[in-house]
Amino acid sequence: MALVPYDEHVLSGLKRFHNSSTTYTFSNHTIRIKQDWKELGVAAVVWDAAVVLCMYLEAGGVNLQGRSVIELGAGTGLVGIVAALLGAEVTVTDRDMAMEFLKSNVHDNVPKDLEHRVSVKPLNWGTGLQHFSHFDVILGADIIYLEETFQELLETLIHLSSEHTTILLSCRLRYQRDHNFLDMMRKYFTVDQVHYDQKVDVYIYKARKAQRQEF
Ligand SMILES: C[S@@+](CC[C@H](N)C(=O)[O-])C[C@H]1O[C@@H](n2cnc3c(N)ncnc32)[C@H](O)[C@@H]1O
Repeated sequence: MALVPYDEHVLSGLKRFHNSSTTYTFSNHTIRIKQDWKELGVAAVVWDAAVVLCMYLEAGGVNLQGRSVIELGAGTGLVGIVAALLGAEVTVTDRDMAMEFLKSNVHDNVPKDLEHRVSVKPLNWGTGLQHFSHFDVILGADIIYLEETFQELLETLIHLSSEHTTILLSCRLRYQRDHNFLDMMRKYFTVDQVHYDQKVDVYIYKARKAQRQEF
């Protein structure tokens, strides 16, 4: 599977993130995220979509207090960390290869007294889904980008959601295939744009499982 599906101009901008760190303030906490482009590629960089989703969550875009939340394709884990700071019980997930880096960022940034709210687990889309049940909220930042994963990602969203689940996907729509994924989702979910950050060209879509649908 292609690890890096972006154009060269996107990639050249990312190479500066080798062995660096970046700092954010959310929910009155300073969050320092390690980035390492060379080691892990796209999973070890904070993408604009993650920052925009964190701002949306902090602004109260969805109630997270006491809710069960899963983050898919978490990368550095910024979104999951912020969700925990905002009161959620969070399962932060990504591919096996991203686990060590993800765990390290989560461990460095979740205060000790909130550690019980966060677990980090491998979840390769479409695989081992029987180990996961429904969540109140599903979060994903910049996870719509690999066409060969679209079917598995859709299957994962269907498996993890009930009719009461809120899905928030933040993304930059770079290619027609990204729009195609949203159309694939519309067969099973109602999908609405709830936010657009013009400065960084990132959309947030909210999805809910359509009622009376056979899966
Ligand atoms: C562009 S990065 C976004 C990372 C992070 N959400 C952010 O916005 O900063 C895409 C993420 O999706 C993950 N990913 C790609 N294919 C995956 C798959 N089949 N199963 C699980 N995660 C996957 C990558 O490992 C990576 O962390």
